[in-house]
Amino acid sequence: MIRGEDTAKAFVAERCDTEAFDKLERFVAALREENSSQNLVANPTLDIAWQRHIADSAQLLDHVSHETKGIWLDLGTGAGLPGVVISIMRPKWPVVLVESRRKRIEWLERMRHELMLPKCEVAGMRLELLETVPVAVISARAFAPLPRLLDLSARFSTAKTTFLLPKGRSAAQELETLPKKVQKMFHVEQSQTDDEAGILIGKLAKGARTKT
Ligand SMILES: C[S@@+](CC[C@H](N)C(=O)[O-])C[C@H]1O[C@@H](n2cnc3c(N)ncnc32)[C@H](O)[C@@H]1O
Repeated sequence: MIRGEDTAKAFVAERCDTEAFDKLERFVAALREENSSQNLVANPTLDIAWQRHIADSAQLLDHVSHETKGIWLDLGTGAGLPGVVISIMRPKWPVVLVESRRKRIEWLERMRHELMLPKCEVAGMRLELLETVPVAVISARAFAPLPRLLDLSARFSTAKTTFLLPKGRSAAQELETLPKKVQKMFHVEQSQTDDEAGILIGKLAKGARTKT
């Protein structure tokens, strides 16, 4: 379990090169500054930003093969979590950040530009309006309750798409709200940053009904 900022930084450093690590430091500094003009993350979490946000996002990479090809779609990226962190750590992967709020879109565009993330794209619109394309990974942190999340995102998934859904302390409970058949397509992985939190991981079979 990751406890404290030094451990969180070491965890992240093991998973990326020094150039990416430097960019993550710049991202954290910019996030601290931007948070005084828009509420991107809860203020108290800025003191533990590496554990609460950066390592929390970076841990998703442990559940995806290095050889992954195709788009990583991050729903409701907001502050840049996990999408910007993933794009910094895997700059060759195409990462699409979906965000609908104007100020957050501007923030994400600024980070994409300042941190030089050529394969990162900001889809500044509601997810409902995004053109359907098959993707390799779908992530969503604090985006929507699970049934709605799957309902909105199923059209981007194929039988090979991996869903990575950090769900905090409600992971197991949320899973139970899905039809039994769909529940079996996911499992709860222990979060490495919070011993009471879980990450829902799975693949949605073609034609699966996500509503009970
Ligand atoms: C609670 S925030 C979480 C942000 C970030 N993922 C994090 O963990 O800090 C949810 C974000 O999803 C965005 N959002 C909500 N519904 C959306 C939709 N239908 N399409 C695109 N973005 C949406 C909101 O604007 C907000 O920035």
